[in-house]
Amino acid sequence: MLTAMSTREDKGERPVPAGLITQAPSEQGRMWALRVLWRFLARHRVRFWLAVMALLVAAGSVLALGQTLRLVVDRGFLDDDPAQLNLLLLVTMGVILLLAVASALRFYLVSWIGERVAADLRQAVFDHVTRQPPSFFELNGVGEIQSRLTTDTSVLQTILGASFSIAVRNGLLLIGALVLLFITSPRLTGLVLATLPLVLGPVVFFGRRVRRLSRASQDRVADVGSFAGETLHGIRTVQAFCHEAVDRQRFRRHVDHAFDTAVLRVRQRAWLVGMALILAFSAVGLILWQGGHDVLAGRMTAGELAAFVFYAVLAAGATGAVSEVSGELFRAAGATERLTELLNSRPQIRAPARAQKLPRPVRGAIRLEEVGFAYPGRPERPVLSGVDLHIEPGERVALVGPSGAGKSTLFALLLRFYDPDRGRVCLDDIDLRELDPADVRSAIGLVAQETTLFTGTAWENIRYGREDADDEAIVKAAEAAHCMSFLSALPQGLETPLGPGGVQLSGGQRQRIAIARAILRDPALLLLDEATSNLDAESESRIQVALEQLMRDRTSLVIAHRLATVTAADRILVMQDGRLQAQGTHTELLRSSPLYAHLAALQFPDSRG
Ligand SMILES: Nc1ncnc2c1ncn2[C@@H]1O[C@H](COP(=O)(O)OP(=O)(O)OP(=O)(O)O)[C@@H](O)[C@H]1O
Repeated sequence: MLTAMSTREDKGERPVPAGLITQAPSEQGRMWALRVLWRFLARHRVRFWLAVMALLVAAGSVLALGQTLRLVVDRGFLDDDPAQLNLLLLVTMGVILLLAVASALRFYLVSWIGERVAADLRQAVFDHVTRQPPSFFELNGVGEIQSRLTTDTSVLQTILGASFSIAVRNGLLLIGALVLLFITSPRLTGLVLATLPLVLGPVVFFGRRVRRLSRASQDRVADVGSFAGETLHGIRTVQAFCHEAVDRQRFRRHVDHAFDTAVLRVRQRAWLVGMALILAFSAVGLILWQGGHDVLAGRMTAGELAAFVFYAVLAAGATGAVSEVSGELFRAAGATERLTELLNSRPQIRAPARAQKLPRPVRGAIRLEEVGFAYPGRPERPVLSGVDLHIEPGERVALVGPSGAGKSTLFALLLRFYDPDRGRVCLDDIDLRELDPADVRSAIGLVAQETTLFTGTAWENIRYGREDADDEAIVKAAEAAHCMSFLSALPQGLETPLGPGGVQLSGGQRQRIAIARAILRDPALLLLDEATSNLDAESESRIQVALEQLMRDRTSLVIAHRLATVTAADRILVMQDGRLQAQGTHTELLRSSPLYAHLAALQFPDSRG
């Protein structure tokens, strides 16, 4: 569940940024969790009810065994009737056969539902989180989200596929056994019922504790996963700084913390199981003692006592089993709660109810009016303030400024990864907030400084720019981005797998793939963050040619690190501390803006004059 800002503010605590999923269980969260779980179960209604039927038949046949036992004792043994005995034993065998078939069917159906619901949940959570804006991942941590997606769904998978069925089966047996106990001997049953609160009390008490600790335990396991993920992801940095020992130590602390929390949970569960068993079997002992006296006094038959003991043991066993798995069920509740928190988080950036459509073809006119923005993670620190900007369709604009000036942030706002806190960002005179983010992004081509490639072939990675592109268009884009020189040298050309994250390519090659993607996309607006370090002189000049081609006939906004880009731009914007300091051409700015002259001298040493 998302925590509303106001509730925390009322208590005078630091406000929780919108988009942050909670780390603590709540009553409301539990209700949501159950509702969501039911929604997923209801999708497989037919199998669910079949499983319930199989469960009923299986439980019914176990209960029927008690009756056949009574008849075997009273009619077969005590009446001394071999024919009856044969018949009754045959009936018993029939009941056992029914029990076996129904149990097998129940096992299959329940396990199927467990696996399916876990798979559906995984898919739903993944679908949902991919709709979240970047701020969601910054606030919650990718590791945490990943852990919920994998670990918590696995917990649910095992529990729904096993423990849940154990609980329901034994619950049914318990009810059935109690009813039959009552029919067999109301007096003795009164005694059983009197002892029941004694058994259920501790179960509820320890169950609550187990649930709370289960949730804490899962959170700690998520921390372990998150830390490991981050360390392994940055393994080169870790090893280059000889940081392994420190990280191992930190990992151990996370693991130990998770272990300690798990032990607390296990301890409570041990109490839960022990108490339930002692209490349940003491009750059976009490009944045997009382029942034995009843048979001796002629108040009940031996068959009835046999059946009664059978049901009493069944009831005690069922109570034990329910209490044993109830801890597991509470774990499932914890896991579902963590998953529903993800599923219920509303994306901060989404299409309005009645989104406008960008008129096609998109012209690529950009307008920023008095834009102010701070990142959700650091709301107190403005990153852009009072930015006013008009860019004409087809204009080529270079963006320069010291590190941290807000250049990439401007790109993030244009891509509508975030909404501005003040002012408006418009594309073709429509406020981005009135558009579907997907509509906006489909008109934009992004070439980021750090290229992200995905596991797959060069072919697949270029197609990423436009999934419906045909083969010819892909080859053309690869040629235009000067990728063919290195791609054709690979063993299988474009079909060569590039390794996870495209590790088998150099930084410059990766960037050319990114340019090919953007060429293939053929966007109305190009956002280009020039790489500074990835290129040697030759690839730089090749890329320059590729970029020239890419920027033709479209609005382009380039975070410039190269003199060639700056001089070729129609206009240069100089940014500092989140403000637009100056704008003009290279020569104009060298004269008018001391900041630009300073930057130019540092970044483009050959630019003087
Ligand atoms: N996700 C974030 N959360 C909080 N603050 C951020 C985030 N991303 C960037 N910032 C802050 O916003 C400011 C502007 O960052 P931005 O990346 O836009 O700068 P930049 O001009 O592109 O710098 P560079 O040239 O070094 O890439 C920086 O001070 C940075 O610390």
